[in-house]
Amino acid sequence: MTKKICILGSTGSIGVQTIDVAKKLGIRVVGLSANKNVDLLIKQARELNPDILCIVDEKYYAILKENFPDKIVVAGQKGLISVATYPAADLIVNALVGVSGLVPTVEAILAGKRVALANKETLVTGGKIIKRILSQKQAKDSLPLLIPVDSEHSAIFQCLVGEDKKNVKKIILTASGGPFRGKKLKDLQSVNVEDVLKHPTWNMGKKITVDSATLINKGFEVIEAMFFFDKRCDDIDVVIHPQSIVHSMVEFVDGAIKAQLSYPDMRLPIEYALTFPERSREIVMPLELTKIKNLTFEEPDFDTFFLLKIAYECAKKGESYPIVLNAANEEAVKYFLERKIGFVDIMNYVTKIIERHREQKVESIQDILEIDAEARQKFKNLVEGEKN
Ligand SMILES: NC(=O)C1=CN([C@@H]2O[C@H](COP(=O)(O)OP(=O)(O)OC[C@H]3O[C@@H](n4cnc5c(N)ncnc54)[C@H](OP(=O)(O)O)[C@@H]3O)[C@@H](O)[C@H]2O)C=CC1
Ligand SMILES: CC(=O)[C@@H](O)[C@H](O)COP(=O)(O)O
Ligand SMILES: [Mn+2]
Repeated sequence: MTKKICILGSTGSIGVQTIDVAKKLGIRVVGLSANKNVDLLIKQARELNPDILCIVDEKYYAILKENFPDKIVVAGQKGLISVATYPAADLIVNALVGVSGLVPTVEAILAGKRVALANKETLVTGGKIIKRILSQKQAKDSLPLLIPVDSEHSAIFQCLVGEDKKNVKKIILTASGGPFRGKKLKDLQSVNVEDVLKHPTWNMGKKITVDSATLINKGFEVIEAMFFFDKRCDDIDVVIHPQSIVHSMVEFVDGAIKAQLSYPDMRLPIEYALTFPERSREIVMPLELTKIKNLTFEEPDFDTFFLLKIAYECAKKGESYPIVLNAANEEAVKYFLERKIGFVDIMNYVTKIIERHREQKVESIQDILEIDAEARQKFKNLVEGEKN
């Protein structure tokens, strides 16, 4: 079992829950990182006594070092990589948000670390390259180097234990449907930030909560599943399951379907990733089946939540398309949370950027970062241009 971990993004929703799980399991946290939230990072470090601390925003370096003069204190992108590759760690939990998670995942794998991956944007943008790197890198214990934390992918990963990959016919990803399930585009014109951040079943960071509301989160998860489980997007279905109890399913060639069920609580997939291939005896929250009256499933509304359709198209086209989709969406969500554009604008602007995009081949991480930067600039030009 994992004994020592570093947590990238320890001050976020997944980061904080990972600390909870690590404490419960008696796992030592040797490294922590935050972007700007130096107060919470200091509090976490006082409690956990890690060896290495990183604050990405360099203006907080001095205050962090002042509080921990005897620790390794680092800052910036280079500092983040030092935590991702910290020699004493057995496993790196990547709980960063956005494409900022890509390079740390790559560097951790190259350094021979196992990565518990919550940061889905790593595979959305870098799936092809990560797959190539993984094929050249083998763990000493021959277990996978990349373990999913995203609840759906953890569910699928658990369903696949002991199964032969060639017997998998289809992956069925469940989606809550978000706060606007059942609504039509005309109902969404006037929704505000507060409405969007009211997720019906999960309590998560702001960016992924907005993504759940547009359903692009599920589109990203289709791409994430393609790389985690070596499937084409045509073999990955999405089904709306408003209760968020069935976290995803695998259909086999004989027609059998396996599923993983639990309450919507990320501490279970985090715990599984930290203990894999074992299971902890610490129960996160036992599921009381007789109290759950209904488990329902319905088709997604691709017309209203059309970014899900666009995401499937980008998944199929591959190469630069998923990178541009992610970059445009990250910018759109930022603008939305700053109240500069509306909710439906997120969907319309991202669609426009994708419609105008022409494929670029992706051969390296550098290519990804350049395509990402270019797409963000195009997004800004589009929005600012329309405003003026
Ligand atoms: N939350 C959830 O339940 C789930 C999340 N995920 C995925 O997990 C990842 C993390 O999500 P979540 O925990 O909700 O996100 P949060 O926004 O809550 O946390 C993000 C963390 O990353 C840090 N961070 C933000 N931007 C940067 C940057 N540019 N460079 C370095 N560090 C940065 C933040 O630091 P600071 O606090 O200082 O800003 C924070 O520690 C996402 O990819 C999400 O899609 C997947 C399934 C469920
Ligand atoms: C908890 C988790 O894994 C999220 O990705 C979740 O799936 C979001 O909910 P939606 O199903 O609404 O996208
Ligand atoms: Mn998920």
